[in-house]
Amino acid sequence: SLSKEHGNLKYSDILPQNAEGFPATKEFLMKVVDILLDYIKTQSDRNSKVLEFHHPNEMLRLLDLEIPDTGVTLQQLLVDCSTTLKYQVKTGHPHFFNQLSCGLDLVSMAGEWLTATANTNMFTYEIAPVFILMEHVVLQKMREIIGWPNGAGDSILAPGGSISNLYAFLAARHKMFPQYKERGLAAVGGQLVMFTSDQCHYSVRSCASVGGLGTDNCVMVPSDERGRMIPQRLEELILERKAKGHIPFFVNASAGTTVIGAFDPIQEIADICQKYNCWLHVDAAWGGGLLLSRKYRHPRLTGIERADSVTWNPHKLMGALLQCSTIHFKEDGLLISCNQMSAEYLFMTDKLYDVKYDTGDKVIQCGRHNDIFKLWLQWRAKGSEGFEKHMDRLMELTEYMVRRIKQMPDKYYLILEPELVNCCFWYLPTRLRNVPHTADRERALGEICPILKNRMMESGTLMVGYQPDDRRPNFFRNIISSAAVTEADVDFLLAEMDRLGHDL
Ligand SMILES: O=C(O)c1cc(=O)cc(C(=O)O)o1
Repeated sequence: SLSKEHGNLKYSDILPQNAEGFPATKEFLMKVVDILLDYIKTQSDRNSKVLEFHHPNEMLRLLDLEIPDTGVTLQQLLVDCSTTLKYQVKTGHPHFFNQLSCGLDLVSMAGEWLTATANTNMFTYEIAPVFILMEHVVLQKMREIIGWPNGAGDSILAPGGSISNLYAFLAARHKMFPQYKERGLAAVGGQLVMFTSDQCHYSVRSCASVGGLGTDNCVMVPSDERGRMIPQRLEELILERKAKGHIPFFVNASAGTTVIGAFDPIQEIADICQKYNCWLHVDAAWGGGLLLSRKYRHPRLTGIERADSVTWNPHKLMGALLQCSTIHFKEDGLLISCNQMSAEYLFMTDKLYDVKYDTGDKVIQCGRHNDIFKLWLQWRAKGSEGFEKHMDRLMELTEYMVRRIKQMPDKYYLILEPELVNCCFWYLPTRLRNVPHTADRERALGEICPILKNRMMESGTLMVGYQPDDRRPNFFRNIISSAAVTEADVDFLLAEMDRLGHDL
């Protein structure tokens, strides 16, 4: 806690209100850092809990979230910080496998601390010169890695993969119908239709509703038993829509689907897009990290350089802190011509520097958070080699988990061989072992998922996600995307699920 002389101070006693307040400011901030360091230390301790679960009403009672008329003391603020983290789910804990984004990269976090302190907007070079240039360098590097010569093209960071996918949709429509910007639907003169696999991220479908096509005109292309889009079905469906006078203009290929981690066959899909003059977008929000691995990039991402646009989220496999999503375009100039509104109070063209570095007019957002420094600093720390090692390690740990599951066929049923770090399986409680794997058993196994998940959260020792998909009842989907995870943690996961669930 704060020293006696500072404990009862209030926010008005520290900078910036009190110009003499640096000593108190420093002590307060250092105490906050101590709280953060304690949290980091605890969550890296495997004997600590991943979470202390409480239902919302109970949680409200445990917390004091009341908004006061009179501000509280600095000491109370420190208590508030500690209480907040006490009940937060430790997403950096080695036994947190629940989302695509797991883990806490500490260099990226340091970057986020600096980002917060710099507290700037990313719409102009004028107020974010260093960060804008970092975006320039990092995004060009990512376009080179995608496979566009010398990193040609253009990119921007967006607030998540869903918005990145939407920017691709908007640019694709603008490319085909530049008049749409001014004249709207009248400029199209027909029903636009887009195509994606039935395994795609739901944000692709939402492009159809947000973008005015209507989800009826977002055709869900069937996928095979591995969850990959079937190219022949794509072509059939394009022809079917053309026969109705519709205008196919956009195809999304998923590179790493959310649930099972499947990769659509980009090459064949690109051939079809070429044949029917459709924009090819690759949603590699999840699988894009494998572009950094010589061992795993091919065949999963072969042909990605043929895409017109690529979504790639460093906050997923690369472990940059949330959020960090990038959208890349092969053709430079499209983004700005699509979204530019030339607001003269921000994007003055008579500035004394090259205004091409002003990014605000490229997007529909205006204000844009600085999501680049935490990635740039992390990349400086790891080097591309370090990222490659990270990708290979995550894939190897997943392969290890598959091997261990296959060694326990009485306890675990592997649903399919992973192509990414999504390991999908059913846990078999004692009563459901050694019985034929029928639809009835699948239903029974699906029913225990929420109960077993609840036991995990009540015990606080583990978090593994579950969900149904379009062809199965609930099943567990384990994600290894945290640099903290080791083989021992995989062994713990498999033993703990059995400890918690054997009698279900
Ligand atoms: O960025 C993430 O962690 C993320 C994004 C999703 O859309 C879905 C999921 C998920 O299903 O875990 O995670």
